[in-house]
Amino acid sequence: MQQSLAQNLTNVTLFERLGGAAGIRRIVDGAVAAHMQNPAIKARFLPYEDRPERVEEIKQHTCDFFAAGSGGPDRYQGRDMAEAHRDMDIDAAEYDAAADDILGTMDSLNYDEKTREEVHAILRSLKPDIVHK
Ligand code: HEM
Repeated sequence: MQQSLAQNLTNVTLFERLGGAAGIRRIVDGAVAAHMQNPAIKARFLPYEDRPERVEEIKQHTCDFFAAGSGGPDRYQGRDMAEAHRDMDIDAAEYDAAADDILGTMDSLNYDEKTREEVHAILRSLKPDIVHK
């Protein structure tokens, strides 16, 4: 049975609306570049500047994480978010700065409001695992 256009649009996964693996990669590249410039968190990321192979691995894990969490085919093989961030003592202001970088990157790449809000909701759901209590 043929679906209406409205039904088709509702059925499009977040992964597809992010532009698939290539779209997610653009967001991750833009967000990491923004983190490197963001006074609130750049000290966390600058030590990785001389470790391009580790940066690539973290970016790949982050791409897979978002793909797996948005309906894409990829499997995430990095550590879970609590384990990856546990020893960093990240506070709420740093978390907000990182989330702003991701959403700001999506804004500059012209993602629509609904897609950005869905990513924001996913980020909010991860906050308790990332912020040190
Ligand atoms: C906003 C939500 C966040 C998400 C979705 C996220 C996601 C990730 C992922 C998927 C990894 C890779 C883990 C692995 O390779 O095993 C990672 C690593 C990392 N994250 Fe986050 N992160 C977030 C927030 C933050 C914040 C707020 C900071 C610091 C201000 C931060 C700093 C780091 C650092 C430094 C690493 C590398 C750790 C290492 O080398 O072992 N992250 N993050």
